[in-house]
Amino acid sequence: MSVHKSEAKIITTHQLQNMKERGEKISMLTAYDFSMATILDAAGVDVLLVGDSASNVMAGHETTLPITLDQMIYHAASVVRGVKRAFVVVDLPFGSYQGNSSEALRSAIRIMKESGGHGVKLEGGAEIKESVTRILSAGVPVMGHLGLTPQSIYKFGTYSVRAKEDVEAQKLIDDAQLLQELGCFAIVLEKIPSELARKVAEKLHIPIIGIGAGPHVDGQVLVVHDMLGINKEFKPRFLRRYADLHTIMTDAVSNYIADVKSKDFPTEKEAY
Ligand SMILES: Nc1nc(=O)c2c([nH]1)NC[C@@H]1CN(c3ccc(C(=O)N[C@@H](CCC(=O)O)C(=O)O)cc3)CN21
Ligand SMILES: CC(C)C(=O)C(=O)O
Ligand SMILES: [Mg+2]
Repeated sequence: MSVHKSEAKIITTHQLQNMKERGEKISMLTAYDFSMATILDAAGVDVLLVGDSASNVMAGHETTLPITLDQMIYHAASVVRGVKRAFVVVDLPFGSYQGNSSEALRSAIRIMKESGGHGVKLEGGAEIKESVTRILSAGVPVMGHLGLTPQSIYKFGTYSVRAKEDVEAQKLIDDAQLLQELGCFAIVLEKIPSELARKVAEKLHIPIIGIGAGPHVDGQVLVVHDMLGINKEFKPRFLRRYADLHTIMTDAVSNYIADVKSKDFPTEKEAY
């Protein structure tokens, strides 16, 4: 018997840990809305990320910097309503956690309370140690994010491969180790050399999820609009397109327009 309206069947961080130990790869995709979340959850994706890439994909901004905590909560609450099984991780947006652990804790708690998400993701290592610690102390699962961290794009100036040099690679390894010691349940590694990602995944016991980090990690994440081919412009080497929805949607909409213009739609059967 449960006091909740449905049995709790959401994947746990403990199960994700077990998947790494068994060698079963973790599948993760972004989602920003209810309809998409419903489809991805029913298809069996293990983790849904309400990414701050919503800033680009949903709102049309150039970077992830403009999206607000309120907007992230709106997207996350919509995703949570579509989920029966997937673990929902929500990105803390730029400006909601950096350099102020009290604000970080407040932001994470707002996300948990107001969206019903299951955990949060923060970009960075040693610089955000206090924030990660305080959020974890509140019992909120934290996913780390190292390598290409888009919220600090203006510090680097490009979206090129990260940690190609030894010094940067060693800092990434140290940061990953630190995030594990603090108690993070998983880490995303974005756009780094395959061999470095392998080293981190072998060294750490928590799951390592890659995007442009090669095959030797414990799971993969992609932006769903990219892998479905809704976006046409974004085509980095790490992206595999599993559908060409841009063409499918354009054809469907063109057919609809033609049918409206030609008065083929609606027919009497489609009327009352
Ligand atoms: N649609 C979308 N997909 C993403 O994967 C994504 C976002 N948006 N927004 C937030 C971040 C930004 N990300 C990025 C952005 C650019 C590259 C990239 O490889 N860009 C260029 C290369 C640029 C360079 O080498 O300087 C490319 O080849 O497309 C990768 C990940 C990942 N995230
Ligand atoms: C690319 C993934 C890891 C992300 O952080 C996002 O979609 O915002
Ligand atoms: Mg993000």
